[in-house]
Parts: sequence; C-alpha cells; structure tokens
Amino acid sequence: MTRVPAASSLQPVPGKPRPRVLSIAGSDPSGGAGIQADLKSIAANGGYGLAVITALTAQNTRGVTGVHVPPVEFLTRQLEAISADVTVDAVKIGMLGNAEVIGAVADWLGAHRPAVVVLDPVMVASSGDRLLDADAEAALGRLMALADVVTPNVPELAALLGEAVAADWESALEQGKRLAAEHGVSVLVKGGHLDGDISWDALVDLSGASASDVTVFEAPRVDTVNTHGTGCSLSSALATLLGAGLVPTEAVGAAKAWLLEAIATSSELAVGAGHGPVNHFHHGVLPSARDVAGYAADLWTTAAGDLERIYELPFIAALGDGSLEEADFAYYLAQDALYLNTYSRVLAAASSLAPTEAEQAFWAKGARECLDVEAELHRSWLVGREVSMVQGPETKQYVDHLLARAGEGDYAVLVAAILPCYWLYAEVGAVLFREFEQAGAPDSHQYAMWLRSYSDPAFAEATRQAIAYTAEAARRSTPAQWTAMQEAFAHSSRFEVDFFDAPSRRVPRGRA
Ligand SMILES: Nc1ncnc2c1ncn2[C@@H]1O[C@H](COP(=O)(O)OP(=O)(O)OP(=O)(O)O)[C@@H](O)[C@H]1O
Ligand SMILES: Cc1ncc(CO)c(N)n1
Repeated sequence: MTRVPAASSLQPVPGKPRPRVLSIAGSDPSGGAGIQADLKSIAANGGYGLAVITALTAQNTRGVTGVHVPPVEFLTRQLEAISADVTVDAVKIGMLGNAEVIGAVADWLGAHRPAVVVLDPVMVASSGDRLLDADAEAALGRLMALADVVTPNVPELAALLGEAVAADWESALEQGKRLAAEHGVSVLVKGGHLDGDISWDALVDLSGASASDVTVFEAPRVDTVNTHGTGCSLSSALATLLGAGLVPTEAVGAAKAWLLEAIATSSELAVGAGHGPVNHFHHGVLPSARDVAGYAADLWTTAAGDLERIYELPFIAALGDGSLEEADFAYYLAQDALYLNTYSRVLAAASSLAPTEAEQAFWAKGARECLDVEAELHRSWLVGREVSMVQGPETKQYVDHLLARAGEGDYAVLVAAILPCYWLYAEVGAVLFREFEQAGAPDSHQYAMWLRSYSDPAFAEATRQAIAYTAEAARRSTPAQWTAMQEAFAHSSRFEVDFFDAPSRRVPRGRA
C-alpha cells in the first residue's frame, strides 16, 4: 500500500490565466516610455498587453520635439473596438494630451470599467516637456474618481492638489494622503524625483485590503541616467499584478522589485545619448500565474520519492503503531529541538529577504512559532529525561545546508530549501494521525500527543501557504535560479529522510 498521493492536497490549484491588461497612453517612438514601455512591462510581469493610443509624440531619450493628438472620435473607436470583443482585467492610463481626450476616456470607463484601473497622471516627460495641456490638469479629477490607484510623481502630486512642489519625502507623503482623502482613491506616491540614497515610494491604500493605510517602500537609488519611462513601466507592472489578483501592497512590492532590477541593469542596453530606457526583460517574460501550480507539482515529484522512503523507515513504522523505543523517540525529539532553534533563524532570514510584506510577516511568524514548539518540546517531553543535547550528524548536515542557503541571500532558493520541513512533516503527520484514528485512537499509544500536534489544521494551512509562496518565487525566477531552487529543495527533502532515520542509525544504540 502506498501512502504517497500523486498530488499533495496542499498544492496550489492552477491560478488565474494571464491577465489582459489594456494600456491607454501615448506613443514613444524611442521605446522607453509610453505605450511601448507599457507593453514590455505587461509582458515581463506575466500579462497579455493591449494598447489604445491617445497621442503620438516625436521623442527620443533627449526630449520631445512634437505631440500630435489624433481626433478624439478615433480614440473612442479604438476603445469601443476593444470592449466589443475582449474582457479587460486591468487598465493602465498614461499620457492623455488634452481635456477632450480625458473626457472620452472617462466616458468609456463610465460604461465599461474593468476590475482594476491604474491612473498615471502624466503631465511632464522626464526631459521637462509637457505631455498634457496646462488647462487640462483640472479635468483629471473626473478620471481620479474612476481609478483604483493614482501614481503621481512629486511635481504631479503638487499640480493635482494645486500646491507647491514638495521639497522632501515627508511633505510628499503628506500631500499623497491629502490627495487620497480628497478624491477617495488610493495613491502611490513616487519619490523618484527627490534626492538621497533611498528612492522612497508609499502606497496610501483606501481599498481596505492592506494591514495599514500607508505602506512605505524603500529601495536604494541607482546611480544612473537611465530613468526614461520608469513611471510608465511601474504603473503598467502594477496594473498587471493587480489584474493577476495580488493585493495592492504585494503588487506594489513586486512591481518595485522588478523595476529596481530593470533600472539597475539598464546599462546592458545602449539606446540613445540622453536618459536611456530601463531593461524591462531582465528576467525574461514571466510565465502566467496559472503556471504556479506546475512549479509546485514539479517539487512534489521530488518530495514524493523521499516520502516513500520515509514511510519505509523502521522509525516511522514504530512511531505510527506506538511500539517505538522511548530512547529512540527521546533522541529524535532532542534533535528536533536543536534543529528548530536553527530553523527559526533560517525562517527569520527568509522574512528579511521577502519581496512582499505578507511573506515577510508569514516567515517571521513561522520563526517565532519554531521557538514556541522548541520550548514546548523541552517542557513536555525532554524534561526529566536523560537525553544528549549534542547535534547528531544528520541534524548537522541539514542545518548546515539551510544556513548556507540563508547566507547566499537568494530568497527563492532559500524558501525552496525551507519548504520540505513544512511539506513532508505535514504529509507524514496527517497520514500517521489518520492511521492512528483508523486503529481506534488507542489510549495506550505513547506518542498520540505528538501525532496530534503535526496533524494540526493550522500547520496544514501554513504549509499550503509556504508551498504557494515558493511556487510564486519559482514563477518569478530565472531558469538558473529555478535549477538552484530544485537542488536546494531536493537536498532538504533527502535530509528529511535522514533525519527520521537518524534515531535508528545512531551509534552506540541504547540510551539516547
Ligand atoms: N535612480 C533610481 N533608482 C531607483 N529607483 C528609482 C530611480 N529613479 C526612479 N526610481 C523609481 O522609479 C519609479 C518611478 O518614479 P518617478 O518618481 O521617477 O516617476 P515618474 O517621474 O512618473 O517617471 P517618468 O520618468 O516615467 O516620468 C519609482 O518607484 C521610483 O522610486
Ligand atoms: C508617450 C509618453 N508617455 C509618458 C511619458 C512619461 O515619461 C513619456 N515620456 N512619453
């Protein structure tokens, strides 16, 4: 009888398909900003891009030499052609040109509003050239009321409020809060135009989906002139990730992490002599969110082989039926307590590397819970027993592997190394507990309490979440990273087998 299912019940189900993301914006023939940047950002972040053009610019990396706004009736035709045929999951609005265009886009949104609307209130290009008539700024108020998130830079924030341009980050953030309150819309305040070693951004979130109303994101400021189109790229990435179902703080965190790398690797491109574009495809085109389940399934294939081995171990058979020698159990628990102490530090490292606040909180909670379980092991099982608290070789090889992955500082690889401890334990715990119940949950079973603790539904839920985060990290990884993730996972998975086998292998056998 095999106890290993073809798929774990904890694996994620296939997610949403590629979000269909519409950019309503102007054309930048140099490809770094506008529609051209939007389509690259959408593809790079896993979406399918559509584009409706509001205006043509004659522009390069040095500046804008002309703007042509086609008749607004033709803009409406383009918009109607899309909504007559395609379900749009998210829309990103960029350059609008004049008040008439703003009116046409607002009319269309009023009739066909997609689930996600991100408004980048483009007014002036990074070169200083105007991209919106000065008398049209007030008309943006109508569009803001139809948006989920508005993404002004520092000068745009001032223009939208009719106030002076903020001189520092604190005043910019205060202005962002005022704009959000005035228009009832979430605001992503962008600090790219300010000076300093840190490039600050903050999400003032009125959606109610975040733990707090204001989430601040800090990133090192890259010393580069290649910042053409950073705002366009960020707002399109954000629309794509919101369209894929991420909550706003996670979507901003992931979009920023992606953009930072695109800015940092921009020197790989050689486009123009002015403010060059960012490197949108630094990690290639992301697979769709639906593929997340595929990564988890691949990891399961590795884990399933090791689970088979675990179920064949004499230690597991004896633990399951309650016949395990107490000295073996004590040895196992002492090693588990030693292991959990280091595992807690490794989870804390994952928390510190996490790309989103939700993941940061999740791993930090796990780190804390390991210490609680370690303390409980000492209190309930180890106290009064004569047990050696020296790390056994199987424990040492396992924690050395985890600490080495933590030291390398690659979040995706680290969580892949962390995962087997959750996943194999949850599987083994659930199976042993089910069999214990099927045997009538005998009072005489010495290890019933232990079996109960690992079949806890909260632990299964945490495992499900850990698998989902690891699979999402895999989706965002490069092929080389994914290979490293698989290796790290396979090592930990094998070390789980050795860990369960260690009590039977220890020399000299006898008292623990
Ligand atoms: N040199 C930099 N290093 C790191 N991040 C940066 C840098 N410059 C801009 N950013 C980031 O890029 C994003 C866009 O910010 P910015 O304030 O430049 O928007 P913008 O002015 O609308 O952009 P655009 O250049 O497209 O007009 C923000 O997340 C900001 O923090
Ligand atoms: C078309 C277009 N849209 C937006 C910007 C803002 O960077 C730009 N330079 N060009």
